[in-house]
Amino acid sequence: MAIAPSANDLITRAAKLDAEDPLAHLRAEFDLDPDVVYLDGNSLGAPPRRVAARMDDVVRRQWGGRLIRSWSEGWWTAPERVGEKIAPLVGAAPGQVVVADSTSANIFKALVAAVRLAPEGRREIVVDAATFPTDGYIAHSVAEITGVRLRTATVDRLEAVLGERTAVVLLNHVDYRTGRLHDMAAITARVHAAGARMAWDLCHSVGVLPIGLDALGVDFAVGCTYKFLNGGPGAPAFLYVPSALQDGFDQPLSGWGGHRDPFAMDPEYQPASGITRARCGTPDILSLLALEAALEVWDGVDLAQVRAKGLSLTGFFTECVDTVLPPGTAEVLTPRGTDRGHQVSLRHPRAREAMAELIDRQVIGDFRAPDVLRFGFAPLYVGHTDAAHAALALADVLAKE
Ligand SMILES: Cc1ncc(COP(=O)(O)O)c(C=O)c1O
Ligand SMILES: Nc1c(O)cccc1C(=O)C[C@H](N)C(=O)O
Repeated sequence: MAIAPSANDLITRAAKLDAEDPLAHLRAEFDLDPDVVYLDGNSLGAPPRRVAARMDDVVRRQWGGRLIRSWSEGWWTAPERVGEKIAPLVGAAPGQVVVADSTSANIFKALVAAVRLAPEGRREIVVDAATFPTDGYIAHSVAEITGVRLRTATVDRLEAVLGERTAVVLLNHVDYRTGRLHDMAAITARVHAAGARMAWDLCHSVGVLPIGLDALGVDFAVGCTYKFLNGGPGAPAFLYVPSALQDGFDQPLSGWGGHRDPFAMDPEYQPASGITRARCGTPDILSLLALEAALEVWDGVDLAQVRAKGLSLTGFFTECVDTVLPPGTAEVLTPRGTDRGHQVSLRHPRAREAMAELIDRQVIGDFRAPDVLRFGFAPLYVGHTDAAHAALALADVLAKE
């Protein structure tokens, strides 16, 4: 590919930005093919190197050597212990985050509990019209099962549906398609002013920026751990319930994992105190302990630096796209202000074919129907040079389309 002078400038600038990057050393923590530009960590994070060694220990020594004894040697309590490692990433004091089940299952628990907690008369669930589908599907089921009404609205028009009948509002902190970041503080305050509970889906924002769940008085939060937290495919999700709500948290998946004394084999369900009551069945130990190892990468990492680098990467990539793509080739859907997560989404009529071609060239992003190219920038292992190369490859691919 012939490199235009402007492209050379971008590559030089990228190298300079990478040389000044205070987080650059963290890339060595990840097992990544140096020939691949990996920009899909917003869907599946890359594996931290230490995970493979931990899995070897878990399988050979803990499972193989200790066998059933491992349940009382740290396995049974792993959901709460791993929750404590996520707590600082979401601004939660200890005892309020548990790692268990999928995001979808945790949304179900939180929404049913929210409806049960709501005062009489509050018989509506509100969900973002542009939500990631699973949130909408689960909200629909919860409405059906509990006999409440489901309402949808765009985040900018929440006022139209928010009122004295609202029990709970469920929103995605970062829109998975456009990458827009919603103002958690302002929206939570607005929902509370209407007398309703606020539930946030943090799938695309945890590990992206500092989040203050406790400080903002958020009522419930869920998130997955296989994106920016690098827990691995299908790693269990987390659920946040603040201490003040835990006694009243009447969640519907009353499995023995959430029982006060699971090994008493009590015929009657009695919920555990604290966040443990948000558990359901047997923890998924292999995935959970892979996640525990992956989270160690975050020890000592300053989330403000992560955020600054993510904004720099996404801003720089957008600038590269503006520079190397002929005007009007692709529409940038992601906000250019700081109201964005760590992805850049571009709209192009042949997005599907273009992404397939990029992946063939070892530049891995993803495609979301019908016409969106998504590029995710995980600051722990992506650099500005990756961003420049991806934009140049994209220009080349689209020139041939
Ligand atoms: C916003 C959001 N919520 C939920 C999910 C997924 O939920 P689950 O972990 O249940 O597959 C995703 C991605 O898959 C997502 O982007
Ligand atoms: N969870 C996923 C999966 O099991 C397979 C493929 C992709 C995913 C994703 O996480 C998709 C992602 N939430 C998205 O924003 O599109």
